[in-house]
Amino acid sequence: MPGTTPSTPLVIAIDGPSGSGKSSVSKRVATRLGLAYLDTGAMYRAATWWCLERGVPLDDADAVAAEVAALPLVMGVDPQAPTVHVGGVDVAEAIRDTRISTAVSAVATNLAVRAELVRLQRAAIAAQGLPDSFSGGRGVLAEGRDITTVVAPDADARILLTASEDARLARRALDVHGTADAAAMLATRDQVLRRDADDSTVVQFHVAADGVVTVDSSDLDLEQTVQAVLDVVATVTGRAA
Ligand SMILES: Nc1ncnc2c1ncn2[C@@H]1O[C@H](COP(=O)(O)OP(=O)(O)OP(=O)(O)O)[C@@H](O)[C@H]1O
Ligand SMILES: Nc1ccn([C@H]2C[C@H](O)[C@@H](COP(=O)(O)O)O2)c(=O)n1
Repeated sequence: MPGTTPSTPLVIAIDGPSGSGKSSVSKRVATRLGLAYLDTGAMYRAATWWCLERGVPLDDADAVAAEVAALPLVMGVDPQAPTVHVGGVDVAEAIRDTRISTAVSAVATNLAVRAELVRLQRAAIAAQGLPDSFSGGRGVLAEGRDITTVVAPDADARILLTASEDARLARRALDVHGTADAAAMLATRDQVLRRDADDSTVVQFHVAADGVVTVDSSDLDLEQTVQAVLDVVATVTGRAA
């Protein structure tokens, strides 16, 4: 944690495709800077879990939007122990299940759902500027697909974290199957490439928007990527870990 509390809260926005390393890198960067951590992908996953739990067909856009408008979601923003509760149920593990990964794009491409979750995300980001927040007013790092462009286009640092298709497939295959051989990478294509293709129909996260700095992690290990992101933050904000 940094020794002193800066006078103005810092907002860092990180976007990128599936498997680029957003969550792993963001948690470490937020920890090093003493910031809260908002995993917006987890919010779309939690909304999907809730709709499935309530028996709402995901292709019924109006019914899904109505459920999400009343989503009883509580996000814990400690980067070292982030939590996700829906209706008092701890869903942190359940939302990582392949069942949710397969279904989540149907919810994330619902424009009424996006409007509601963007509203919640902006409120969560604003709250971390308050002295009695998790971060003690130091600020927040939010990661997802549209943070640099839609949710927080005025963030102090905006970063697009990318990696080659092969690197992303291999990383996810290792996570899910414990190996990155050809069969495992093939089995992972739906969770990574099909999902990105579906999500890309409503939000752009493959090319950096104006003012957004690209960090390509294809040839970097996790710690090198964390350092590269911290370097960008220090360069554009003057705040160092
Ligand atoms: N630079 C890196 N080098 C090697 N492995 C990495 C690197 N960055 C992340 N990883 C690993 O890749 C896997 C996927 O990373 P992570 O879940 O953070 O990606 P993500 O962008 O948040 O994906 P998604 O959007 O699908 O949730 C993790 O196991 C992580 O440890
Ligand atoms: N800001 C965001 C964050 C996430 N999504 C969508 C895209 C993904 O399919 C899904 C889950 O995200 P993940 O946990 O894999 O990062 O949510 C989005 O559309 N906008």
